[in-house]
Amino acid sequence: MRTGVATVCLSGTLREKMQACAIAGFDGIELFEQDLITSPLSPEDVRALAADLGLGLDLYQPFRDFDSVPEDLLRENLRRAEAKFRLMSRLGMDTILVCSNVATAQIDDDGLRAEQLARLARLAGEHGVKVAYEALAWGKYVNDYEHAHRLVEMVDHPNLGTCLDSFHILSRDWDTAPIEAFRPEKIFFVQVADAPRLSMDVLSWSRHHRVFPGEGQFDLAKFMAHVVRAGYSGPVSLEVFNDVFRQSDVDRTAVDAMRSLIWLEEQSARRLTVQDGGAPAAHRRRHPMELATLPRVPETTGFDFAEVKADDTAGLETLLGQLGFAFAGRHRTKDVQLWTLGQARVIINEQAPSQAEPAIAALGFDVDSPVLASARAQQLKAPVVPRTVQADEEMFQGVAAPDSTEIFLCQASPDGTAAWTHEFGEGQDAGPTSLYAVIDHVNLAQPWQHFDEAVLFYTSALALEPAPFAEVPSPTGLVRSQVMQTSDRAVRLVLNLAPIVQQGAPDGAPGRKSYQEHIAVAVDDLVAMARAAKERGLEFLPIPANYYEDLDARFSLEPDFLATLRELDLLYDRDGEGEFLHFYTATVGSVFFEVVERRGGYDGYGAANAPVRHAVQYDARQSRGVA
Ligand SMILES: O=C(O)c1ccc(O)c(O)c1
Ligand SMILES: [Mg+2]
Repeated sequence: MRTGVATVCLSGTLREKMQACAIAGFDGIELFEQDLITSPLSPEDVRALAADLGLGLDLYQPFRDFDSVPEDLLRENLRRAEAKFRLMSRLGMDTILVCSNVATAQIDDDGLRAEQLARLARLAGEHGVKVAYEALAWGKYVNDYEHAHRLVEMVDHPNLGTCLDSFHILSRDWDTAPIEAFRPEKIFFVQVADAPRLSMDVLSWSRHHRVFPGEGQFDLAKFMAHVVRAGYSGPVSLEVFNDVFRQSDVDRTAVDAMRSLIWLEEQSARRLTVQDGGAPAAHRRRHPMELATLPRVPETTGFDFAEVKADDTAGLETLLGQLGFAFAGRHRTKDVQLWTLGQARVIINEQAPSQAEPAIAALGFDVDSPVLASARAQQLKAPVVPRTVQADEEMFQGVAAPDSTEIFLCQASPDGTAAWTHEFGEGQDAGPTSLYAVIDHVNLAQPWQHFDEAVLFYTSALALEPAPFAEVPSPTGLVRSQVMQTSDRAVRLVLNLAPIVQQGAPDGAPGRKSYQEHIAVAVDDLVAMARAAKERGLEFLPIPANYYEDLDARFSLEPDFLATLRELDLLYDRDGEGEFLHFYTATVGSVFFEVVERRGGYDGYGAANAPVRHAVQYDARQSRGVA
């Protein structure tokens, strides 16, 4: 698959954008006119720079408001087009995108439109240019891709073809199946963009909220399968208008963009293999577009461990001890402690003094094959995390997530134990081994400029499924909260938008987190666990009395049960599937713990309780600040 990206997706100057695209590994780019007009580079300079970088200049765009106009305006539009064709010759470019008329269309007549597009095609032919006609979702008369394609077929000129843009097609819920019947020589260009499902006017949605494939809710693999079956084999190019990407680090966004195409290519190949049958390579014989695959890995089967880095570990050790975790020893060669509760393993890492205050630094995931899972993540452009190992120590395969959390891919075992724990020396008696306790979920706060990137990272590299995101009110804003999980819920990761007031510098110091994150442990008798923790002196997050009044009004609870919840600062939720009990600890550094009990088939996170937690933690931070 030939990969491309439009310069409009990225921040910076044209030169910076082109360099970032080359470093990220794109085959070509769409040159946005604005980027050229505002550049000190001459067309010849751009052509030479592209050649030096090994980047194709695959599409010049956009050319607006051409068709459906009276004759005098058409002549003017042809003159304007010819100027662009001459410019393209200096750039060494041969394809221009012409979008359907929005602003100046006056005559709604397909016969006239076809005649006007035919005149444009003839003129383009004289200049060796190909015109890719695109139906904008908000075009005045032409806003449906099949309509645009009918016009292309009516004209039937070798210099006129269709540009298919997934956003304009999927935002309008058009059926994508008819694409398969298009003649491949009439499809000149394919643009892909994903988007969250939003209810707003389609122009604003398109100009501000497009995201890279895998970061939104469109079924792009389905769209691509139709395109591939049609016999198209040209560029598949990202055209993502997004307010955040346009102001984020250009190199990083280009890599995020590339990751989305690598993933989409794999998903498309998989869709074709499943639907058309045969071996993964079978579609290559049938369709001209070659689709690369990735190492295929099954879902992760659980959390292997969570690691907290800290200089001063006293507070953390006290907290874990009060929760009932046992100190299970120090590592033979590293400044690392292991604490366990049932199968929940927490590592305290004292090695890296970059993080003075305790913060979540790494997560281990159980996988079938750490080598394959790591190869997949690396092919998806995840940076490798170096980890020194001694002979006879477990070799961890690690990659860095977008927020710099280190993700380790660990060998799963049938009974949920971890082989590496023998590298730790003598610890305390861990108590009854029958105790049920596992890491239920981990909540990571994401800086605003990396949120979509994180969703794609966990989707593509770890095969976690994003659930529709929720919005949780808090004193520092409406917090976007995105659950990513495996189909059996063995792994649940919750991404929360980090409050901007806590984020510090725009891109933060690497490896430093200043916002709160937490590790949640599931047990089977939360009330008993909370009582024991309280006796050991655990500081619970104090829950306001108003909360319990509201809880009683909503659920009409047994008075004794309600009294217990109130006494122990427990939170409660219930739905059609079951019940949920949970509590939070006070925060140490930027980490706190949650303990949960899921009863019946309850699958949520106590969403109604999240605003209470945010407000109480905010209060605690404010009073610490005052003190
Ligand atoms: O928003 C626009 O105007 C616009 C321009 C060119 C495109 O290819 C497109 O998809 C949208
Ligand atoms: Mg487009």
